[in-house]
Amino acid sequence: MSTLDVRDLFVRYGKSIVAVQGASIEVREGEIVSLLGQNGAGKSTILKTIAGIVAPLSGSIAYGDVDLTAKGASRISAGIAYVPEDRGVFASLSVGENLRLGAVSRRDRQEIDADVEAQLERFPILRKYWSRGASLLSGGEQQQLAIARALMIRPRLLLLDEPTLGLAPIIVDLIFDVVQQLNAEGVTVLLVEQNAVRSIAISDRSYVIQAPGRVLGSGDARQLAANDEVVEYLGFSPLGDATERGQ
Ligand SMILES: Nc1ncnc2c1ncn2[C@@H]1O[C@H](COP(=O)(O)OP(=O)(O)OP(=O)(O)O)[C@@H](O)[C@H]1O
Repeated sequence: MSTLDVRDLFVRYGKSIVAVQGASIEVREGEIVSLLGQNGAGKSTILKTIAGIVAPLSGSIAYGDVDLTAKGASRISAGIAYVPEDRGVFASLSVGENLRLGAVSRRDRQEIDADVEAQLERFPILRKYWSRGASLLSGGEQQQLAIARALMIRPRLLLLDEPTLGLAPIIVDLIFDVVQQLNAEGVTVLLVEQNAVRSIAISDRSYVIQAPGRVLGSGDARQLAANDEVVEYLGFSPLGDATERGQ
C-alpha cells in the first residue's frame, strides 16, 4: 500500500510570494482526493510540488517509501503521472506522436501498442484524429489527449490539475466519468478542481485550501459540511442541505 504523504509543505515563488504555508495532505491508495479552493489559494502549487515541477522551501513529500524531495527522485519510476493545467500537449506533433511520447520511458514495445489501443478505446476521438496536429484539437480533445498520454506510463497515482477548466458541460461529464473509471481500475487520483460540487461528489475526501496555501478543512462531504468555516468559504454545503449559502 503506497500512501502519498505531504507534510508541512512550504513553497515560495522568489523571495516574497508565499504560495503554500504548512499544508499537509494524505492520499491513500485507491482514493480519489480533491484539492478545492479559490483562485490563488495554492492548489496548483501543491500539485506542482508533488509533481517535481516546483521545489519546496521545506516539508516532506513521500510516496510509499520513496522520498520525492530527494534529489533526482523520479516520479515516473514511482508510478506518478501529472497532467498540468495547460495540458502540455506538443502542438507541433500529431495526436499519435503525443500519445506515444507518454511511453518514452518504456521499452516493452508490444505492451506499449496494447496500451495505445486501450487509450484509443477509452478516448475514441483520439483514434479519429490520430494523424491530426495536436494544436488543431479543441480544448476538450486536448484534455483527453493529455490524460491518455499520462496513462501511458501506467501510473498508480494520477495528478490532475483543473482537468475540466473551460470545457463544455458534456466534456466535463466525460472527464469526471473517466476519473471515476480509472479509479475503479485501481488508479489513485489527486485532483485540483474549481468545480467543488462535482469534485466532492466523486471524491473519497477533499481538502479545502485557503490562501496562502493552508488547509482550512478536510474530509468527506459529511465532514466538510460539519465544518462551518469550510461551508462559509465554499459558499455551499457539500451535503446540499438547508445550510446552503449563496449558491
Ligand atoms: N510562477 C509563479 N510565480 C510567481 N507567483 C506565482 C507563480 N505561480 C503561482 N504564483 C502565486 O502563488 C499563489 C498560489 O497560486 P496557485 O496557482 O498555486 O493557486 P491555485 O489555487 O492553483 O489558483 P488557480 O485556481 O487560480 O490556479 C498565487 O498568489 C499566485 O499568484
